[in-house]
Amino acid sequence: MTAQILDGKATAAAIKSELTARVAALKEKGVTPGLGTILVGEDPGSQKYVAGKHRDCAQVGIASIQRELPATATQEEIEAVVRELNEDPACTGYIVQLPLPRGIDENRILELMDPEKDADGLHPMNLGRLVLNEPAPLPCTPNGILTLLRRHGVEIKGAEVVVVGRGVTIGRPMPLLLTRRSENATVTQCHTGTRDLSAHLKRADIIVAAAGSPHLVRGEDVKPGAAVLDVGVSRNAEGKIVGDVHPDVAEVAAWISPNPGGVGPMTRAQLLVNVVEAAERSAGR
Ligand SMILES: Nc1nc2c(c(=O)[nH]1)N[C@@H](CN(C=O)c1ccc(C(=O)N[C@@H](CCC(=O)O)C(=O)O)cc1)CN2
Repeated sequence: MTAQILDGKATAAAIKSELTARVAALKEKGVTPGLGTILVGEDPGSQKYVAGKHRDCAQVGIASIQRELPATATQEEIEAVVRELNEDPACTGYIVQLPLPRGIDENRILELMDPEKDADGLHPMNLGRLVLNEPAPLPCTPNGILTLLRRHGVEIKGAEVVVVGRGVTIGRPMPLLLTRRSENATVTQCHTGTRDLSAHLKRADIIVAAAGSPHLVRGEDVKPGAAVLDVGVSRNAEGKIVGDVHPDVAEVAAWISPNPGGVGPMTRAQLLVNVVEAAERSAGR
């Protein structure tokens, strides 16, 4: 079997074209959605992701507000920019690009954000709303993964899903989304403390590999016919992305997300969805 591709690039392009019409409708009502980004430091990966987010905004008609601080910025300096975007009426939603430099209290920064402007769905209030099954902006990568699966017709209901990783942006929220009644998946969360990862992976209908460990998931660990999402981003000596999924998985799985070109573009597309939804809510108020 050679796996079919979960094409994030094409799916994100379709979502962006749908959003373009929604943004135009908002503008007719006098509302221009605006995405703010706060980037601290000079990490090339983060710079690239933020630049991509603003390119996407330009494509769909969302205004861009960019704030950049040096790696030496203090907690207080970053918090001042958060307060500024909380107050800026042109900014309907914003994100703080993660990770923040060592020594900065990331949770405190996230808590300081206006939860109504939290375009990443990572504010504790919004994560709490997700736990309580209340409407909230959804974390972009987990929601992007669900959208990618749905739009390719991969059955989520009743599926055994293994999530590898427990980070704030993907691993922690992913099971919360998958176990909602609308998804009804059964989830096992694995991490560096899991005793026999291979045994869990072999039972999975869907694998979300978000450990940041190059080629952690191998063909021999995967059930034939499974869907495998590669979320890991490590870099080799030439700076090329190496995912968490070994290429030989494509011989066993029914579906595989390429990396790059899979989950990354979907993360960016879901961010735009959150910004547009926030603007639509404010237009309705
Ligand atoms: N505030 C946040 N910070 C971070 C998040 C997040 O969701 N919110 N997730 C990641 C990084 N990320 C978004 O910010 C992100 C990662 C990857 C891509 C992407 O489009 N990747 C391309 C490849 C790009 C390359 O060549 O390097 C792809 O997969 O095709 C977009 C966004 C951590 N921080």
